[in-house]
Order: sequence, then structure tokens, then C-alpha cells
Amino acid sequence: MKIVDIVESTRPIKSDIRNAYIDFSKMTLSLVAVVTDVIQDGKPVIGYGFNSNGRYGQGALMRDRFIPRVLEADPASLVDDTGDNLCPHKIWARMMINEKPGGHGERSVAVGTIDMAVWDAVAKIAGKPLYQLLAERYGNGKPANPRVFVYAAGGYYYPGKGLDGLRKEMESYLARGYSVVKMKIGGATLADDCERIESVLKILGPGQQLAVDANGRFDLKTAVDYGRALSQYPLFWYEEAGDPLDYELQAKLGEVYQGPMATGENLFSMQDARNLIRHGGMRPDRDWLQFDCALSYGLVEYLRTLDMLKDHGWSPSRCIPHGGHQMSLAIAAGLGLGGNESYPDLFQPYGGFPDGVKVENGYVTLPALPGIGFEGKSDLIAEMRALAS
Ligand SMILES: O=C([O-])CC(=O)C(=O)O
Ligand SMILES: [Mg+2]
Repeated sequence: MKIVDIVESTRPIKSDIRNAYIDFSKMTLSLVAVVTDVIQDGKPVIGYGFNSNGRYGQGALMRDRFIPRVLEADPASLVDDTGDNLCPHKIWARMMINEKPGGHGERSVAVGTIDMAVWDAVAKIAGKPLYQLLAERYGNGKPANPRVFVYAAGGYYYPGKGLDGLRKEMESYLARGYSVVKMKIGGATLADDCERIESVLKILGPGQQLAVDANGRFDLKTAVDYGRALSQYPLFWYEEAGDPLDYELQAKLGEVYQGPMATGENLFSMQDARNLIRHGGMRPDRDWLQFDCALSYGLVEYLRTLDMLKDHGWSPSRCIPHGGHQMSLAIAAGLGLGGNESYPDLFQPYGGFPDGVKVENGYVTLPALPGIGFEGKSDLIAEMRALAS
């Protein structure tokens, strides 16, 4: 068996929203199909993948380096020991030949997106949901749990959106069954952000919480000033206060901010994640890790990150990945992560859940679809099949 083609198309996911660092007026992503010669129900098995919002499409890197490396390899060198399925670890190693360590740049996005499509194909060839395959292979005897915590991310700055607009948005997430909602901070003054936060806190009922996200905007002084002000609120977490690679800032913030902190969506390798754990003062009893496999070399690398976390005394249940895609939902269900992000109204058709999946008390239950589950989301699979079918 072999991979016969890998196709990429860069797609717009633009909108008028803005966080503390960027606007999304020109945002794109890469949609990828990995076409195999395995025939099921009279059709070739195709794995699909896409990268998360925030880092743009990566078609040029894929076409220049990563796709040709896979297609030029001896097909026998890319299959697992049974010979009946692809080996994601061997394909990953092949993509990364002649790549130096460090300086991960955005090649981690290109590799992570292809890796997602490879895992989708592998689980489809095995005829089972990816979450089940992951539990069987890497779960150390723990069965998959298809019931996964999800929170609603939004609360962006948006032209003409006042406090009323923000409150209405958050109310609509709560009405759809979410128990935790997230909003942006750091794109206004501290006083204005406190007003925005208080207006959302007022609409929360028992068991409902708010998280805030600064998108890496703050220097140490501002991060600490916000930390002192935010300490008065019962927040679910205070996310990405400073530059993602400024581990000392994160550690110093943790000395004054006792509530839960979250970060990691812009750390793109096991080594960068390890530096956060070594030097960032993150606390395994309350803080959250948001590494997103679709931006950071895929699940093959994420498995290394989970091993690293275990060696440092962190449970996978402290991980709630960034990105709102079904790949991280499958990993959460298969390997016991703490949950996953969700953008109820943004980045469609890429984010979200299979059709008919409802959020109930902050949880979704994943259907048992072969692969990652894209075939269950009609608007998404239509885009995917138009790329390659
Ligand atoms: O606004 C963004 O770039 C997305 C983000 O930080 C998040 O979902 O946590
Ligand atoms: Mg974030």
C-alpha cells in the first residue's frame, strides 16, 4: 500500500475580528488531502487535515519540501510492521529529513497539517475512530472516553461591538450549552477590559465561568498590572499574558497571580514546550497547557510532548489544546486530555463538531466515525471532497 498523492489548497478564513495582537482580515489556512491506494467501498481512502487559525496557509513549504519528500520515498519505508497501514512516525521522520533542530518557524505548521491527514487515513484504513485507535496504541490500558469538555472561544474586539454585543455573544454560547466562555483582553485599556469582563461575569450562572486571553501582548509590568486587577475575579484562566517564548515573564506572573494561568498555543515543538515546563513556573495543580498539534508538527510530536509532560509530573488532563478542530477532540477522547477549544461562530466550516453533536453542560460526546470524524460534518467534508475524492 502507498500514498499516491498529497494535495494542498490555501483557503480564506478571514473575518473582521481582532485580538490584542492581530486582526484576521487576511487569515488563511491550508487544507490537505493524503490520497492512498487502499480501496474501501470501491473508493480510495483519503485522509484530510487543515491547520488552525492564526498562522496562515503553508502551501509553499509543503510543495517545496515536505510533500516531495514523502512522495519520493520508497513506499515500503512508510508502512507499519503489519504492512497493511501507513506509519505516521516513519512518514514524520521522512518529512523532517535534512531539517536542522530549533528555529521551528512555520514548518511545524506545514508538517502538522500533513500529519493530521496521515492520522485520518490511518484510522480510516484501520476502520475505527481515531480516538479509539489512539487509546489502543498509546492509552496504557485506559479506554477512550468520547465525552469531552469544550469551551466557547470568542469575545473578540470587533468594529462597533459594545458591551451589549459582547454580552449577547456570550449569552448565545451559554444558551448553546457551554459552561465556560472566553473573551479577549489586552486590546483596550485595563479599565475598559475590566468593564468588559464585569459585564460578562454578570450574566454567568452557577457552574459557569469566564476565561480571558491577552494573546501575548503584555510586557512584564502590564502582565502583572492585569494580574493584580484580574485577581479580584473568579476566572477560569488568564491566558498568554506575554510573549510565548518569555518563560521568565510567565514565571514572575505566577508569583503574583494565584488563579489559573494558561499558555502554549504558540509553542511549536516538544523542546519549546519543555522549556515552558522547565522555566515558566507553570503549576501542575491549576494551570493549563494549550499546545496545538495542528500548528506544532502534528500528533507524532504531540505524543513526545505528552511523554515529556509525564516525566515532569504533569497529567494530560491539564492540556486543553488551542484551535477548535476535531483532531484535538479525538486526541482528548483517546488520551485523556482535559478538553478542547471551540469557536462556535468562527472559522467555519473548519472548526466545530460532527452534525447533530450538541454541547451539554460544557461537554460533547463524539460519534464513532472512522478517522478523525470529518465525514460527519457535511459542510466541511464537502470542501474536503472537492479538494480530492
Ligand atoms: O485569537 C487567536 O489568535 C486565537 C487564540 O488565541 C485562541 O483561540 O486562544
Ligand atoms: Mg489564545
